[in-house]
Amino acid sequence: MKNPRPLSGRSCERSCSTKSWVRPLISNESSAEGQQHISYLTSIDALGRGIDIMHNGQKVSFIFDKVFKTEASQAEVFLEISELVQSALDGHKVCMFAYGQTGSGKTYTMIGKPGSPEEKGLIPRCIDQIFQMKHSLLSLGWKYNLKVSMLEIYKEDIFDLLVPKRSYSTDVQMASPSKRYGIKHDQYGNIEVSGLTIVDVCIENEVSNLLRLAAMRRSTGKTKMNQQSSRSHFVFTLRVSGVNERTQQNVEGVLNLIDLASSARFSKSEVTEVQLKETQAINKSLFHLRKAISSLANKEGHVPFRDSKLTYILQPCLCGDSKALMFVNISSDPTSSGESLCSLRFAENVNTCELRGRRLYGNWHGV
Ligand SMILES: Nc1ncnc2c1ncn2[C@@H]1O[C@H](COP(=O)(O)OP(=O)(O)OP(=O)(O)O)[C@@H](O)[C@H]1O
Repeated sequence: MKNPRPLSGRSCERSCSTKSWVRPLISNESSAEGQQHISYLTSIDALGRGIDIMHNGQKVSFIFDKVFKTEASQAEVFLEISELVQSALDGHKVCMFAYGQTGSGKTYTMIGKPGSPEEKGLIPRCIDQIFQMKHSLLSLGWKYNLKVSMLEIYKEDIFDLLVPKRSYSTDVQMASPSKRYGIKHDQYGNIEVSGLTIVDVCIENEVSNLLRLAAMRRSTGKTKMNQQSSRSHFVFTLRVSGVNERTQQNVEGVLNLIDLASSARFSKSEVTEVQLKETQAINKSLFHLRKAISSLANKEGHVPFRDSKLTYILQPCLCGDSKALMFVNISSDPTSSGESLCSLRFAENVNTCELRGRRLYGNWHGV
């Protein structure tokens, strides 16, 4: 019997949400006195959810499900999303992704700071929680099988991050395209990337080691705002199959955790040909993401999921009884106010989305 339902009785009710995290100033940034461009709403109904941003002398207000200030810790942020992790064990398709300009903290949110346990990001914390729940649900008769895959979408090509890279280009560290990967939707509405490595995992350490390898293999480059900028969309997928022989139930859940690449504005003279093509490809795929979200928000009959690999991969998580969370990351550096405003406007659009008649709450980590 295929019967996706809450096992714990406390699964997140919302199907989509938006959260925001403001990253603190870092090394070479400085906030001149009087240049504070971000403030937080303090009215009772917007407390902890509202943010004001000042751009070109105009103040614009936004309200999300949650706004994390600069001093928020990774543990605090994780606490807000842990119910969604439970939803994957309950048999839902869950997707969380980080959106924002370059250097705004997307990778910090999803992966965290290597070597600093307190700054572990959402992906390692999700893994810890899944394994803890797997052990505790054993006493109720549930046995879980977990499978992991990790891919990146770089210039509209899919790369398997669980196979060794073959070469380096001169400008950008990237996995070599050894083969073409096609995307198919299976009979259960899941995504299947043909030929992609899928690994059975039994203990947390196996996943952590794979995650470390994948992070090393991911395409990175240098932008004006980030010495080690991710130049690809990173998709971590955990497939969860649970069987309860006592109650004759089974569940199939999926947890997709995505660190999006960010667009960066370059003038042609500042960048190499490779960087220019890369940025154009990122901008294009983020444009398709915004277009798909906008179609959902406007309740259009046709949502153009097939227009890019990213939206096609995300389709199952943006339909039906799936749950999606968007983190919008913004920087507290006043020189980023224009980019931050664009990101917040997109997040606001996500907040108006409905999935098949249900409200889509975008949980995006970042304002
Ligand atoms: N909340 C935070 N607290 C402390 N440091 C942070 C925070 N968010 C980001 N940082 C730091 O800011 C820098 C840029 O962050 P990160 O690489 O995560 O940005 P990004 O949005 O992924 O950028 P890109 O899109 O260019 O890859 C890193 O040094 C990171 O450690």
